[in-house]
Amino acid sequence: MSSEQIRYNGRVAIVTGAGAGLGREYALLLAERGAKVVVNDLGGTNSGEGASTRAANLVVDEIKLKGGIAVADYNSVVDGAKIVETAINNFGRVDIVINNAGILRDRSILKISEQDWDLVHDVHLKGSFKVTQAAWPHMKKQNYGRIIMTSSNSGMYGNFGQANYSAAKMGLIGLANTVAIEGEKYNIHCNVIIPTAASRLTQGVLPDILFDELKPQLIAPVVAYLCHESCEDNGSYIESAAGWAAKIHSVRSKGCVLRTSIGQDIITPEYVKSVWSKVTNMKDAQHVNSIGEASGYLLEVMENLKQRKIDGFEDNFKYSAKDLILYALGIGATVKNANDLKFLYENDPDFHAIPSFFVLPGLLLSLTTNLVASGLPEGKADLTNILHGEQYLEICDEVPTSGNLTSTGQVFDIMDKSSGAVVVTNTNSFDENGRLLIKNQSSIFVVGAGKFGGKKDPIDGVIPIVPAPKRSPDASIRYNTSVDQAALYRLSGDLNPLHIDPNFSMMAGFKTPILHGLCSMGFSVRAILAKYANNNPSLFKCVKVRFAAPVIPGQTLQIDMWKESKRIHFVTSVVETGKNVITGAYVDLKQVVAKL
Ligand SMILES: CCCCCCC[C@@H](O)CC(=O)SCCNC(=O)CCNC(=O)[C@H](O)C(C)(C)COP(=O)(O)OP(=O)(O)OC[C@H]1O[C@@H](n2cnc3c(N)ncnc32)[C@H](O)[C@@H]1OP(=O)(O)O
Repeated sequence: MSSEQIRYNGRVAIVTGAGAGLGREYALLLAERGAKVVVNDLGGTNSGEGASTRAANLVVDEIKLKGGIAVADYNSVVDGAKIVETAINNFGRVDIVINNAGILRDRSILKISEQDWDLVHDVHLKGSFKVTQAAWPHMKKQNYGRIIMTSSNSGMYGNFGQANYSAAKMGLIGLANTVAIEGEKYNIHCNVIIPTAASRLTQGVLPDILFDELKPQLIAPVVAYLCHESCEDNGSYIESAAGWAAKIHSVRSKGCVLRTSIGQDIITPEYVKSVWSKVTNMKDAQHVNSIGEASGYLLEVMENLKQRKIDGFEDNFKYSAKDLILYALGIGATVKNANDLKFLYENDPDFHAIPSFFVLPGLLLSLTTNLVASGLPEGKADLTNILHGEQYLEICDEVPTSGNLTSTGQVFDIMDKSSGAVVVTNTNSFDENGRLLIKNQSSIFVVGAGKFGGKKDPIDGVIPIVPAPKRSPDASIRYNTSVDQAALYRLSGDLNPLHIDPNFSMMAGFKTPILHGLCSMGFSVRAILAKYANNNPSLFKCVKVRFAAPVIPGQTLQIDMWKESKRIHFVTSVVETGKNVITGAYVDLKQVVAKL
């Protein structure tokens, strides 16, 4: 406990409405501790009628009787300059202003007359402004001032029958906010007290048991401290009652970005409705300290929109030779083909990953985090309604045969396709030196999540599918998949039960488990490398596919290919049904090595 007594020697304080209740307690306490006090009170009724010198005089007498120094002032706070004049004429300065005067004219909204409104605003809001403004030049000149505005829980939370009073009391918080900012450089502090006290304003409003404990003298020390030179608060709202005090501040929810790029300038009310629970979710709400901070965050939102970053996710992806081999087996590489040994045997002098292996860091990031769901209006997605729609993979730099990659992912676009929502995610994977090695873009089709009022078309940067040329294919390769294909492929990391669990696949609307889309894509990439790159994975640049229909493990895949310079277009179909399962697809090679 500090041993130094808090004193106000040499300080001059104005307390408005000091004839009774809280104002009287403030005046008595400050005077007792050495301040010279202007005891202002118009002496009217609690609804603002009449005037009398009695109330102020009684308090001044009480102060003088205890050896303090005080002078009475009977002006209305609306004549703030006159009150300040009283201080200057009698004591030569003004250091403290406690704007405390108030009246009530309670009526429900329909019955409030304009006079009820104006009078309440005049006394509370305009009065506080007038006294503060008149004191300002003196405080500024002496480079010191302490101002208190009196607000109320009726303003903070509303109170039936007090619309005029609530509005004025909230107005005082706004007034204090700006006075605090303008006064900062002159050492003029302005804080808000939100008292609940037994006074003539609250008698009859509060229950008796509470009323009896709400002694104004229990709040006075809190206000006195706020008025002391040692108090560093400026712009604080302090609530106090019944021997308790607390700071209040407003918070803002994390909010929700309503568009996916800076170029999108149409937002529908339907979309707003669909994301309303995100807009109003207060879980990660934060206090905003200033208008600068408030708009600073908006700038951050703009910057993220420019870079098309909505929410960021991060994950590590550690892999070894064993993972490359398991993946290669999962997409049909076989020792029966001598050319495949370099994908299956770690001691092969040319041991390599099949490049499509590197879809895994992006995919696993999506599977292990909330990435896809975070893009959806409802913020929810579960594996029973998720299908892999499209995939783009680009190898940006040489990728080693083992490593520990860091992947960062963001939702890049969201489309409303009516039958479903398409969430497009971008994932970049970096090595331990921060070198960007891999880019993935996945479009996830969330069946049944459409019709949320979102846009239909993709933004720039969503990599489009490209239809195959109209002519007959330049080459075709067939691969059998095994009935255990999904059971084997899933060991590479995508453990989605859709691919193995008959009950689960039924729930998702499939008669039997379906093959991973990326497994069919892996088969297709193998075919193109075999046909156009002499099985040399280093020639691979990128692949883009659309998964147009599901494949059942055990079906035969036919990959039809068209060579257009270094781009190999392809369509993959199921031989048994004749159905196209991968469409609009291509692989870009650094160089084509093929004899046609
Ligand atoms: C949370 C973690 C993330 C998980 C990642 C993935 C994990 C994996 O385990 C999951 C998988 O591997 S699932 C297996 C692979 N995928 C598939 O089998 C899906 C096959 N595709 C389909 O069934 C339909 O195309 C279907 C159902 C997708 C769409 O068919 P329809 O509803 O009939 O749509 P349609 O009427 O043809 O077209 C409507 C609009 O949607 C666009 N579109 C169609 N297919 C798309 C697709 N595959 N991807 C993206 N967009 C697609 C159409 O262009 C059309 O758009 P518009 O109206 O603007 O023209």
